[in-house]
Amino acid sequence: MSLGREKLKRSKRWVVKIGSALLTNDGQGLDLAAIARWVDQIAALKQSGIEVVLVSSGSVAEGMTRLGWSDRPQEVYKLQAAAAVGQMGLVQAYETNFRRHDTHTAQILLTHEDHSNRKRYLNAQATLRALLGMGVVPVVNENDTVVTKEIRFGDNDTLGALVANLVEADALILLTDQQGLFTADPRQDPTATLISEARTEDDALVAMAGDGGRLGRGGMATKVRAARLAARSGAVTVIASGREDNVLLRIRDAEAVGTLLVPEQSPVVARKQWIAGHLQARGNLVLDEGAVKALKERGKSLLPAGVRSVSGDFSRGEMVIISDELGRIVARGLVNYGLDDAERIIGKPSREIESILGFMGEEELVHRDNLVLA
Ligand SMILES: Nc1ncnc2c1ncn2[C@@H]1O[C@H](COP(=O)(O)OP(=O)(O)O)[C@@H](O)[C@H]1O
Ligand SMILES: N[C@@H](CCC(=O)OP(=O)(O)O)C(=O)O
Repeated sequence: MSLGREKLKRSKRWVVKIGSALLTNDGQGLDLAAIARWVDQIAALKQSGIEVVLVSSGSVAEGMTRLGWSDRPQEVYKLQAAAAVGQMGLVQAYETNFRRHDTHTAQILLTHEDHSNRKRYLNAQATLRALLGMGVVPVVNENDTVVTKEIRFGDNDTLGALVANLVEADALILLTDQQGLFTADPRQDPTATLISEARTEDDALVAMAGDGGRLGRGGMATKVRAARLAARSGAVTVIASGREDNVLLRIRDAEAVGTLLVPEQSPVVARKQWIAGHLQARGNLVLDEGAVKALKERGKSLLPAGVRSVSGDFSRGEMVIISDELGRIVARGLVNYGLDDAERIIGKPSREIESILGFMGEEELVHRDNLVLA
C-alpha cells in the first residue's frame, strides 16, 4: 500500500467537497438518495474519529430545477437568485439526513474575501473550529448572493481547498461524477486511463485536466489547482467518484479508490511555510520563562498569562514574532487580539478576559494551530 494512502488511515480532519454534477444527478434535481448515503458515510467517519467539514455545491443547479429552468442563465443576478432558492433545498436535505444520526449541521456561506481579510479569516476559523469541537458538521458553500465575479468563474474545488487551509485539514476529498483524474477527459477520449496516485506538483497533471460538464464549473483543472492550494497547509487530496459504493469509507481504509494527490513537502514543513510566508510580522510578544517552556516543550497554545510585554501595531489575525526575555525568537503566530486589547489582558488569567475587555474572545492569545516554533 502506498505511503500516501497509509497516511489517510491516520488522518483526523477532512474536508469533503461534493460537486454540482454529482449532487443534482446531472440536472435531475437533488439526488436525495445519494445525499442520504454520503451522510451515512460521514456519520461513520465521525464515529471512527474523523472530523468532517462538508463543502457542498448544487445550489444553482437545485435552484434552476425548482424554478423550472433548463438552461443555465448568463445573467449574474439570475444565477444568484437560483442559488438563493436552491440553497434552501441543500441545507434541508443535509439537516434532515444528519438528524437521523443525531448530528447537528451548521450552514456556513463564505466568499473569497473571508479568506483574504485577516479578521474575517480568524472569525471563520474560530467558528469552524468551535463547531467541529462540538461534533457539528459544517455545511459550506459560496455566499453566491453577494459575490459577482466568483459566481461566474468560481468553483467549489477552490473553496474546498481554502476551507482545508482554514481548518488545517489532513485531507481534501473531492467527490465528482468521474472515478478520478484520467489521463484525458474521458468524455472526450474513451482510451483515457485513471491515475491512481501522483505528486500534487506534477505539471503533467495540469495538461491532462480539462474543463467541467454542463452543470459543474471547474472540471478537473480546478481540482488539480485545488490540490495544490490544499497542499500549502499540508493536506493530501483525493479525487473520487461519489457514485462508488461507500467511497468515503474506502478512502479512509486506504483502498486504492480514485486519484490520490500527495504533496512533495511534509505537512509540517508546508504548514510552517504557509504561516511564515503568510504575512509580514506586525508586532512582538515577549514571554516569561514558563510560557516559553509551554510552547517549546509541551506544544501548548500561548495564553495571555505568560506574556510580559507587547509592542508593534497589530490587529487581530495579524502575524507577530514571539520571543523570550533575552530577545531570542521562539515562534511566529497569528494573534487573536489586537494591540490595545492584548496590552490589557497580558499577565492575566484567561478567565478574566471577559471582565477586562467586556467581551470574551478566544482564551488563547495565539492558538497553537496558528503558531510555528522557530
Ligand atoms: N482528465 C480528466 N479526468 C477526468 N475528468 C475530466 C478530465 N478532464 C475534464 N474532466 C471532466 O471534469 C468533469 C468533472 O468536473 P465538474 O463538471 O466541474 O464536476 P463537479 O461539479 O463535480 O466539480 C467530468 O465530468 C469530466 O468530464
Ligand atoms: N456555489 C455554486 C456553484 C459552485 C459549483 O458548481 O462548483 P463545482 O461543484 O465545483 O462545479 C453552487 O452551489 O451551485
